[in-house]
Order: sequence, then C-alpha cells, then structure tokens
Amino acid sequence: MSPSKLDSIGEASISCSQQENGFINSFSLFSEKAVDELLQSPVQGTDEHLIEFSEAMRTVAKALRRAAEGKASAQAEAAEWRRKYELERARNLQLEPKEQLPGQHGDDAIIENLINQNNKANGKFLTCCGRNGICSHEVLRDGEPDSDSKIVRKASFKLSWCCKGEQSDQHKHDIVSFERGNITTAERSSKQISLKWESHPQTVLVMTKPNSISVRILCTEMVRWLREQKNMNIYVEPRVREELLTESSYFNFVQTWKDDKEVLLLHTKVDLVVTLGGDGTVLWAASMFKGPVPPVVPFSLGSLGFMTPFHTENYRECLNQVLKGPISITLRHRLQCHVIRDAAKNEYETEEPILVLNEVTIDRGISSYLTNLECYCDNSFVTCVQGDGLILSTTSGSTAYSLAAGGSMVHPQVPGILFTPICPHSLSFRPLILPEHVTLRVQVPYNSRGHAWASFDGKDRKQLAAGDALVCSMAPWPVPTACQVDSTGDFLRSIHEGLHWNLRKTQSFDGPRES
Ligand SMILES: NC(=O)c1ccc[n+]([C@@H]2O[C@H](COP(=O)([O-])OP(=O)(O)OC[C@H]3O[C@@H](n4cnc5c(N)ncnc54)[C@H](O)[C@@H]3O)[C@@H](O)[C@H]2O)c1
Ligand SMILES: Nc1ncnc2c1ncn2[C@@H]1O[C@H](COP(=O)(O)OP(=O)(O)OP(=O)(O)O)[C@@H](O)[C@H]1O
Repeated sequence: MSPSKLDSIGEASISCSQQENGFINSFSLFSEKAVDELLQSPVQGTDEHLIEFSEAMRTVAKALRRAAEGKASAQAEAAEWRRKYELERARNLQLEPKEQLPGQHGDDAIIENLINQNNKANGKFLTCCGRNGICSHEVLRDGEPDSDSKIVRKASFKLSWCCKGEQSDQHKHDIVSFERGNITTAERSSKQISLKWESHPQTVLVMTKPNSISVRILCTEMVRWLREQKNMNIYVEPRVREELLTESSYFNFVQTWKDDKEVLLLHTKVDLVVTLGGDGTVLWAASMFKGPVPPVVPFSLGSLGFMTPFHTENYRECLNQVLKGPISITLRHRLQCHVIRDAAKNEYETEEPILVLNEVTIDRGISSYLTNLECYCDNSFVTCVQGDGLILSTTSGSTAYSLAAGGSMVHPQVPGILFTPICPHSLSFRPLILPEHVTLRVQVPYNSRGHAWASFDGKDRKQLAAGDALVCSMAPWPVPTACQVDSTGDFLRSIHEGLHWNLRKTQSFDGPRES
C-alpha cells in the first residue's frame, strides 16, 4: 500500500463523521469511505490480502463504534435511573416518619440523613398530606432550640389549585379520564397555585445582591422590622451578618451558617426566603437549595426583574400579606444536570448534579471552532448542533439567554424544556420545546475539533472534553416564587415592562378603509 493511501485512511479516520441508518456516527475510528476508496483502486483490486485486511478493519471499526454507542446510552439510562431514585427518595423522605438513631444528634444527624440517604434523623418528623393537596407538608423541629432557646417549628402550608377563579382544596389526580369511549382531560398542570399557611411562618432567610448601597440600607431596615414587628427569626449570608454587625451590635440576633454542610440544612429551618436584588439574586438564592426550596418573595432592586415582581417602596404591606396568606405562587421548574466524563470508570464517578432555574448552556467558550454537539432525547437521536452552542432552558429561563438566541417566550407554569441553538450554522434549524418528562443528552463527539463548555445559570463553567456528555432532565424540586398578582398577570407584566413586548403606536382612525 502506498504511504499516501495509508495517510488518507489515517486522516479520514480522525476527522470523519458519517451517517448510518439516519444517525450521525461520530464514534468511527476508521472511515468506511476511505476503506471503500481503497477497495476500488486498481492496486487493491488485484490484492486479495489487502481486501481481507480492509474488511477486518471495517469489522473492528463497527465493533468499536457499537461499544462506544452502548456505553453512552447506558450512561444516559443510568442517569435517568438515578434521577428516578432521587425522586423516590425525596418522596419517601416526606412520607416516612423518622425514628431517632442513638448516638446521632442535631444537624450532623440530618446531614448524615441527607448525604448518606439514611432515613433516620434526630427529632425530625416529616409528613405529607399525600392525596388531598398538591404538596401540603409539615416539617417539625422539636427539641432544637434556636438562639433564644425557643422551640422552633417549621411552618406548614398547603398548596391548592384554583379552578375558574375559585380556590379548591381538592386536586384531581386523574389527569385523563376515559368515559363511554371519550377521552377528556380532567386537570391541566398549569393552573394558578395558591399557598395557604397552616401555621405561622417564623423563620425568614434574607438574601441580598452584594455591593449595592441601596440593597444594604433596605436590608438593615427590613431585618429590624421583621424582628421588631413580626418577631421572626432571621437568617442572612455570612457576608451580610458582618455588614449588619458593623452597623450595630443590635443585630446580634441574626443567624447565619458556617459551611456548606449547614447550607444543606437551610430548607429544614427556613419558612420563607426574601431576595433583595435582580433576577440574578433569585438565581443565586435558588442555587443555595440543592433539594426542596421554601417559598421565595423576590423584591426588585435590579434593572429588569422578570422574576422579581415585588416593589420595595411598600415592602411592609407585601410581607404582611405574604406572612398572612393565602398567596398565589409560580412553581418554577428547574433542570437537573449531570456531567458524565468519558474518563469516569463507572457511573458512580459521575459529578454531583447541578440544578438550574434558567438554563444550562453548552458553548464553544474561547475556542474559535464550531461546536459539534450530538443531542439525544430519551436515547433517540435529535440532531447535531453545529454553531456556537446550545441552550437547554426552563420555561422561566425562556425570557433570558434562550430568548436572545431566538427561542420562544413561554409562560413559566408550562412544564417543558426549551432546546435553543446558539447561532446554528444551518438555514433550517429552529428551536424546539420538549415535554417535561424527557431526558436530554448532549454529547461531545470523539472526533470533535475542540472542547465544549457547560455553564449553569451563567455560572460555574465546566469544560467538556471529547467523549464527555451532559445529561439533563426536569428536577423534582421547583422554586416556588410568590406572585404580585398571579402567575399569568406577573408574566405578562414582565414581558411588557421588561422587554416592551409588541410595543407599537396604534394606527390612527383616519386613512384608507375597506368599503
Ligand atoms: N445574550 C444573553 O442574553 C445572555 C448571555 C449570557 C447570560 N444571559 C443570562 O444571564 C443569566 C444570569 O443572570 P445574572 O443576573 O446572574 O447575570 P447578569 O448580571 O449578567 O444579568 C443578565 C441579565 O439577564 C436577565 N435575566 C436573568 N434571568 C432572567 C430571566 N429568567 N428572564 C429574563 N431576564 C433574565 C437579568 O435581569 C440581567 O439583566 C443567565 O442565566 C442567562 O440566561 C443572557
Ligand atoms: N447573594 C449573592 N451572593 C453573591 N452573588 C450574588 C448574590 N446575589 C446576586 N449575586 C450575583 O450578582 C449579580 C447581579 O445580581 P442581580 O442580577 O440580582 O442584579 P442586577 O444585575 O443589578 O439586576 P438585573 O439582573 O435585573 O439587571 C448576578 O451575577 C448574581 O449572580
């Protein structure tokens, strides 16, 4: 065989990506096209050994390709089972009463419970109303004194769907009914949800945008008011506690946390989260909760405020109303993302899942090459994105980066995942909206020219090397945000005021008319 022929096989084997059965095949180590060319040349036509050798190479290439495909789909399946397992574990945690485990005390026991998925914790009793409401629950923390040596109970609340303007405690579990041969839908998932406190909320976490004088002033005032007028326990970030203490030692009552382990426990202590900032502060607050999230009351101190409907001027009335209830809430779905490294020896080496409220973006980072991303939905091949990258967005995130990349704006209560390419180099690519139950896998092909980068709500960039994948599905823990009016009213206000959506001067009455 001539050296130039060997070179051409080598080259093709590195860079080629072929189609087989309608699927892009990126795993081929040896190009079949190159082998075919070889077979057709006059030199090989006369050489039977060479033909045999070529066929053997082709068989090896196919076997390698199948092995790689099998591995990728097994990884996605494992990630899906892990998601189901986590969902089930979260449900069990809410349904099962916990016994006390001898030798385990206080927060450590709960951390143990969270981290090791142990069902036992110290003095915790979690119940769920099960079938009578969407998610009525109760978390009691008897025997765990706060800084004032009082017994603190986490406030319980009940969620219900509103029907035709009426609030109803009854939630029908049959989504589709089949009577006398006719299929009807009994309930749809995007109705307005109402939150009613069953006991008084007592603990509030105030989260603030850093480096803002106006936020700092408001935070000081609000913390004082919540303490003096509402007698609430208050948590803030360590940075904010320091800021408050430099103002006055009066704020000694304010609580905080020391490390990430304590952050993991916040949802068991906090009844309500108040955010003072823009959308970024809501994203930041949501990212603190790797599991269930308490109701969030977002005050607007930013420029846009798609997720921050409350005005600061009348914060006392707003908080009075929220603490009294009932309040309308938007259940903002989050996406759960797993990075699966090709180098990982088994599924257990998968990195910790990351939850996003807006989106996960896979882009080319600083690389000047096109990204080449293979996308699968429930193991079915979707497409290969060649361009600057891809955004997998929640419906809450549909008004953020996805919008800028040409995606639709979607009401945040619509359960779905937006699949929006960034600058695709194609005349026929259109964004997709996929149902909420799917698992998406974005794979960097083995023959990719460069690395890809994943970022989560615009933060925590992670490099994805050839063979690495990002698996993404809907997370079981949404972010409940309080509404100013209701979910739809707030959404429409935000696109009108924030984006001046469909703003056009109305056409005047005078002028040509149909006769
Ligand atoms: N080209 C773009 O539009 C672009 C580029 C990068 C990031 N982003 C967005 O920025 C977000 C991070 O926000 P940040 O505040 O931490 O960073 P940031 O301070 O850079 O602000 C980004 C802007 O996006 C707005 N925004 C955030 N979430 C939104 C939402 N759900 N709907 C409408 N607008 C929203 C913010 O109000 C802000 O004006 C990312 O999740 C991403 O969606 C957008
Ligand atoms: N508590 C916090 N700790 C650390 N960083 C935060 C915190 N809250 C917000 N941030 C970050 O600060 C940045 C700006 O926050 P935010 O979006 O709330 O304000 P903004 O940019 O003034 O408002 P808008 O997003 O409406 O333009 C964001 O990147 C966000 O992630």
